[in-house]
Amino acid sequence: MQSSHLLLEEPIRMASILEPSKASFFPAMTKIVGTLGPRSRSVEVLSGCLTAGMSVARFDFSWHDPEYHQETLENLKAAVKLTKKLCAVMLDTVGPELQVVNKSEKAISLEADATVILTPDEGHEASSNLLPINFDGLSKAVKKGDTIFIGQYLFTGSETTSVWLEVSEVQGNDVVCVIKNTATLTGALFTLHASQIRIELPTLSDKDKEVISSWGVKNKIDFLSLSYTRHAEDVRHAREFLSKQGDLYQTQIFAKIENIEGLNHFDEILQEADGIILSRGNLGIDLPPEKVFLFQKAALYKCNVAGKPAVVTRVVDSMTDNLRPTRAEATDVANAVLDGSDAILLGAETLRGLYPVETISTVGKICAEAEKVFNQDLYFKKTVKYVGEPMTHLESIASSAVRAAIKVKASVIICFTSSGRAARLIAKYRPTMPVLSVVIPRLKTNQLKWSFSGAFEARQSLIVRCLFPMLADPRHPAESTSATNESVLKVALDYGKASGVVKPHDRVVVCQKVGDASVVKIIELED
Ligand SMILES: Nc1ncnc2c1ncn2[C@@H]1O[C@H](COP(=O)(O)OP(=O)(O)O)[C@@H](O)[C@H]1O
Ligand SMILES: C=C(OP(=O)(O)O)C(=O)O
Ligand SMILES: [K+]
Ligand SMILES: [Mg+2]
Repeated sequence: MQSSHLLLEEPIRMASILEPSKASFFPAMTKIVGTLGPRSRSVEVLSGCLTAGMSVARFDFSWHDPEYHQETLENLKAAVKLTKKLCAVMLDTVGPELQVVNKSEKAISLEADATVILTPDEGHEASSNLLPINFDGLSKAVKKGDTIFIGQYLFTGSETTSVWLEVSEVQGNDVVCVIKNTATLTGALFTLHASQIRIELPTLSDKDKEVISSWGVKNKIDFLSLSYTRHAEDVRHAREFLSKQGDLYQTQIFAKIENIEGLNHFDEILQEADGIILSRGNLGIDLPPEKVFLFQKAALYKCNVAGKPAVVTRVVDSMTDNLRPTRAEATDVANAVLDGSDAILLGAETLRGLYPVETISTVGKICAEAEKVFNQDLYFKKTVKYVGEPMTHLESIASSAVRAAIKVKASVIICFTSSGRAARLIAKYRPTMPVLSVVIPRLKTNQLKWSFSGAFEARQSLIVRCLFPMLADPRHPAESTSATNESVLKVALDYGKASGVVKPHDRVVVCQKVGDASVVKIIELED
């Protein structure tokens, strides 16, 4: 793969752009998170999504009830069995999200320049003149001239399915707005974003807590996507809550940065969170358009050097209704990869779009092309310099493994890991080849029962760029002796061969512990 590496910093022979890319065993090293909903919940479509490259399924509790999501999840499990592709589960909270409830589900037409009233009285029917909302504090939070967006997943105000409003007056608990674009809202529920306004509601709502402790615990969620994270304290609070929910002390928290407040506290939030979601849907309308790219580049840089996975959202909105993305969207996906993102999150495209499978496949192909021109050399040097000296032993081993793999043109790096830490550190250095992270289960006890660790760690690497997990047989003891190491390595190599990533005479770099010493070894395969 790296043999045909082009460098964007040097002139590229134009005709080479047209050369088709070699097929590889996986769609891309950048991961794809798909939001599941009406258009992506049958075993058939879900199998298509997995085969096309989705490795994390997001269940957004802003929409539908736990029973609905459970049905989808059961179908996902069936699809995982059928396709033999792993998939992690992400629960996305509602948080302090404002919603317009349209009980009758009648389409609501809104005309540009007309007025519409937002009222906290949910007893009212939604209409062209009146939109009931789930929050009684909006009139106290906004003032004349403020901007409000309403839509169903998409709300740029440029589609005819979402609307952009300007506050003209506050009347008691009601907010009177001028409609800026003609739109038709359809569906039972729309979300509302008031630009640059603090909404005095907790980040983890009571409903979220209830859903986490029932649906979340039952399904051992791998990731909590914490909507509207505004402070590091929000993450600490969610962590504290998870720690008391059965197995969920192992759940990773991905903080969604969706507004100015989250942006202002980004550094502290990054320290507390396991990963970051750059929620460009909401943040994109909180920020002036000319600043959006700067946030993206700055945030991805910070996540990369911290070695924490970063997820970029809202990339191919137009694919919700079309088979091809716009040029701007296609370029945007590639740029997210070049900027360093680990994963791309699809929202409306997979949830209610007409082409969920094609969208995943198109985005995967764009990511794979961008990975080929990612300047790994420059990135590596930058990262080493940022870390400084002395490096921790483990980081030094991890970065050396990546460097060795590139120098000997290895086809794959195999990393033994229990906590997942070593594999994440290797991914931090963005190798140009896939990393098979062989997760060795550890026997653990909570004084009530004995169980094996490893399943969470393996699935959690499904959101990290370059990592492809494999859970070793629990009969392999976690204490590494050379005999067990050799047998696990053989299993990993067999797996690599079976999936086509390792071929005869390839070189493979292995990162493991032998006795007390962490070692990087280069092996040359025979046949
Ligand atoms: N069961 C194992 N057998 C061999 N080497 C291992 C094993 N588990 C981890 N390693 C190696 O030990 C080092 C520390 O890895 P890490 O994932 O941080 O492990 P831990 O879970 O023990 O913290 C890495 O070099 C890793 O490849
Ligand atoms: C992904 C986002 O949020 P949600 O889909 O939960 O509204 C976003 O704002 O980009
Ligand atoms: K949500
Ligand atoms: Mg959002």
